[in-house]
Amino acid sequence: MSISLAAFGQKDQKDKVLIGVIGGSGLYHLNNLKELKEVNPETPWGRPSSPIKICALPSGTQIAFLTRHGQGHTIPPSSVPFRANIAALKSLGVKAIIAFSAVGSLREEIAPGSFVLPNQIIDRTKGIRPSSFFEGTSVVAHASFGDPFSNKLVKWLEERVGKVLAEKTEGIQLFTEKCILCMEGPQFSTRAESLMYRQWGADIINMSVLPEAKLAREAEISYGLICTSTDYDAWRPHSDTVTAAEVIKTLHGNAETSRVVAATILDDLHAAISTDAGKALLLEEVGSMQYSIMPRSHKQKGEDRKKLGYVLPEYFTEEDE
Ligand SMILES: CSC[C@H]1O[C@H](OP(=O)(O)O)[C@H](O)[C@@H]1O
Ligand SMILES: Nc1ncnc2[nH]cnc12
Repeated sequence: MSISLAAFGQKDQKDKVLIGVIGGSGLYHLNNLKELKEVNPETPWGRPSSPIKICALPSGTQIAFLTRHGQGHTIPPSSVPFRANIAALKSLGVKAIIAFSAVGSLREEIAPGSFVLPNQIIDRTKGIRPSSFFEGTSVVAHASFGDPFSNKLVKWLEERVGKVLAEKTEGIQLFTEKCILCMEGPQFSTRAESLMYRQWGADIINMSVLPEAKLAREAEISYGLICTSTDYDAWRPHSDTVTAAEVIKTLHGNAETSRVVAATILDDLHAAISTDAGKALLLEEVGSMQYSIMPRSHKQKGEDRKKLGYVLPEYFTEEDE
């Protein structure tokens, strides 16, 4: 006898899009999942990098997939519409984002092809990327960012991603608790910079984790980054420095593995965050902006509060008007 999920009141939960996946360089689709439809929300910060694909996991659970640099990789890191991307995902109901990124390695042991789950970030962007939903409004907020990734989600991922790599690949290694440095680009680093970043304690380098992680935090969305290493940047004294061609060589294989990882772990993640215990554990950002927003004053403009209501409806409601 087949029992419908609706009979258990679960249909709604299954049809909700709770997980967003952001694909980085090389990861432009999840074609191992069934694509159901595309949506392209117009947010107060414009439209996302590309239409968002709503895909079904093997169980039928829906997730949202967004490619960071656009289909055809037409958007450089400094011009990614990060605010529109995070706002669009939030508008779909997304509570947790698993983002993928192609990174350079600043450590010998993190060989190209390795996976890395960072837990810290050093910011070397140049202040030219809008990095807060509150920027340009009359409302001020200071989100906590000491732990820039969602620690419990990252711990949860460590176990699952490690298992997938061990069971489904020929020995691809996973490195955890690493520090990622985000540079502005689009040019790669000089040898001197690459050596300096190693001294600072950075283990890997990319151009796109910021402000993505900051905006996810402001939107109270749990955020974890799965990195795939493509090159050794510019710090090795007897090696050539990184080129785009070198990065592109490893992108394809890394993207294939990333698709397997996504298809294997996301059903479990959806199931986990659909329970009260899982919510408490994995959605630790919910409610975190409550004490980050400066108290309401008559100087805050109604139109700004309405705009912020798109991404934080919990704090900026219609009744505000
Ligand atoms: C193509 S090399 C530099 C480019 O690759 C990384 O992109 P993503 O993080 O979106 O995978 C890096 O951050 C740069 O944007
Ligand atoms: N060496 C590098 N520097 C910055 N971003 C990267 N993405 C991939 N490799 C990179």
